[in-house]
Amino acid sequence: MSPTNLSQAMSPIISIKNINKVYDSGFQALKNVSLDIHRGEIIALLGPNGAGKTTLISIICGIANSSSGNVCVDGFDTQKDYRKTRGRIGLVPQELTSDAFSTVWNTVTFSRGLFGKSSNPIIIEKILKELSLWDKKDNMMMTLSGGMKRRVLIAKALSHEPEILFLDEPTAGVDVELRKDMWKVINNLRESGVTIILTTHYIEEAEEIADRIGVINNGELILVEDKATLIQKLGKKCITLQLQESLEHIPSNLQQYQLDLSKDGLQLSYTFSTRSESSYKSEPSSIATLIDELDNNGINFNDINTTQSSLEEIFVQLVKDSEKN
Ligand SMILES: Nc1ncnc2c1ncn2[C@@H]1O[C@H](COP(=O)(O)OP(=O)(O)OP(=O)(O)O)[C@@H](O)[C@H]1O
Repeated sequence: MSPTNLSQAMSPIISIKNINKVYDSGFQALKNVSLDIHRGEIIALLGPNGAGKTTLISIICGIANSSSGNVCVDGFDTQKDYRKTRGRIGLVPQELTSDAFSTVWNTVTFSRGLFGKSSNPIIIEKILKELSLWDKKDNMMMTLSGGMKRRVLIAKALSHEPEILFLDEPTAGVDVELRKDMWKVINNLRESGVTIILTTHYIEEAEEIADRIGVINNGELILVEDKATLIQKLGKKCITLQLQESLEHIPSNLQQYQLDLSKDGLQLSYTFSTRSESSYKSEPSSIATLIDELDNNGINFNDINTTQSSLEEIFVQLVKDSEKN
């Protein structure tokens, strides 16, 4: 790779700097948002209704203007070089707008033409095959199931061969099986080198497919973090011991531990943080010490089970904390 290509590969594909958006009503929907999106990653934007996710996506796509700040896509400014930046982006909207009487093939081919790209049946065939739509290519849109229509929306967004794909709530209202199917489609796209930005209300979706998570609340990007680091940094672990005999109360010499006893006295839970600055005891050695101390107190257990807080619990806490500040 030449030094120029190398620096291009290393530079963010989208660079968002100090974006503010004040609507004509005077409402500030985005507050000083800055974010770099790396080539080839899947980043999920999470946030409650009205947080500002769609506003941010619209600004990145150049569909809406920001009040201040700027966005560069592949080095080009989205406002000054709109055609260049928009051509690099595919946008999959939330709503299932369908060209009812058009065939799948014609719908996708037409979308490519909208970007001024010459017709290319080989590309359209490749996209339809990748999205398992090939056998439906001659079907009219109105005859497709909701899930298939969603795939066509993705095919349309990919028809002009964009490097970046925005998916706004890609699996809203679809059943579990189809959701998992869509995750596979999204992962395959990433493997083919497409950078993916998705918004979702399903935390489980972000947990399953994203490399990084951004959390937006009240127009502010309150956190951007590698998914694994986020769970590691903010998560708590809980060890539950199934006791051999019911315990009436937690012995006073074990007060230093964050222990909870179940009502029937048969389950003892120990919650600790995976981050070091927490008020909970965090050293792994404390678990060994706790087990020794339980033994000294004549408390025996016959099973042990460990759980880690989910991204959902972390997300709810983050939004709550940001409301307080
Ligand atoms: N044209 C507009 N004029 C005034 N306010 C607007 C306009 N469009 C959006 N808003 C407000 O800006 C805020 C952010 O809206 P946005 O659609 O970006 O949120 P969102 O995070 O995408 O929400 P959802 O998850 O419900 O799709 C909301 O409070 C919304 O009411």
